[in-house]
Amino acid sequence: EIDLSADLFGQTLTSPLLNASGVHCQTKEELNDLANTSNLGAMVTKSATLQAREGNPNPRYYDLENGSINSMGLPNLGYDFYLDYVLQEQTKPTILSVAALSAADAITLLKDLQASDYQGPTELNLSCPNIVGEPQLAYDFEATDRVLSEVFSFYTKPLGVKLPPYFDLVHFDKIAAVLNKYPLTHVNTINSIGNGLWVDVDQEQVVTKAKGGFGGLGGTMVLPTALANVRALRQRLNDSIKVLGTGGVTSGADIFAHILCGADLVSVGTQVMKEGLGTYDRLAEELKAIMAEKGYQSLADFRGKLKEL
Ligand SMILES: O=C1NC(=O)NC(C(=O)O)N1
Repeated sequence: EIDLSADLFGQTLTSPLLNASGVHCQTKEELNDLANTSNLGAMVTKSATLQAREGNPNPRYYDLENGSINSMGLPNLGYDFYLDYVLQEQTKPTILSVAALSAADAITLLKDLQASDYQGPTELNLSCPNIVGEPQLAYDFEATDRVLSEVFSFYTKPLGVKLPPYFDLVHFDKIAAVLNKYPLTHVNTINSIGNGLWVDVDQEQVVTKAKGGFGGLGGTMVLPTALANVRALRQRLNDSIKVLGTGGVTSGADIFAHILCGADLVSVGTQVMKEGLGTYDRLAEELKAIMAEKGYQSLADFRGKLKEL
């Protein structure tokens, strides 16, 4: 029998699949839907900021033939709501995603979290590309080092980071050198490819409102970048740091590829926006069929075993 089980920081999941933060995870209804979704092994909340946020003006999400572009702007119900959810409501293993518009806010939020009763996994989003006037922090290696140094001077609970995609092998070396200094549970790679632009030729205009139409790219078009980031970070990070692969998954073969590149777990976003939560059942079946065809019993049989020529 094919075994899709995977480990989430000590919890055994029946499936290695998660939702990509931001997709179907902002409201209590959406989070409850995820909790009731078969073949979704674990779930991630929408990145929470200290104060609730409206986010950017609509239109802010646009479906493309080969993926998606979004400029949501971190709309969320606020950190207190999601902390209450993970403490009181969660019924499925859940990663609390948090974000901040400044290093100071990140410290404030994580100090509160450290003092709270929450003992579960948290993911610090260092890579939102859609806050007007704000950079993706993790593109600044020194700033990332400073923030993590301060965070880990007091934070003792499970903590990982959500990274933007890198496109230069030296950048993989640099971010890995920073991350390997800290007792991180995981990295989640990739966030959307920031500041893409789509043009509606008929209307001769952009398709999202904020930032003149510049937005984060997701979906099948980002799969090669996602696979490269999973592989490069797996090759460079300490074994103690897990890799959650995100980006470009539309099929079981894509999940197989992420795991072959070293992913411990795999999250799916844009395809769920297109196909709904039933995507997870289809992807699990497709992955099992590929494993059966190849004679693999478990994910460990092929995880990280991508061959070079
Ligand atoms: O980290 C994020 N990545 C995205 O692609 N979009 C959201 C957002 O804009 O809220 N945040």
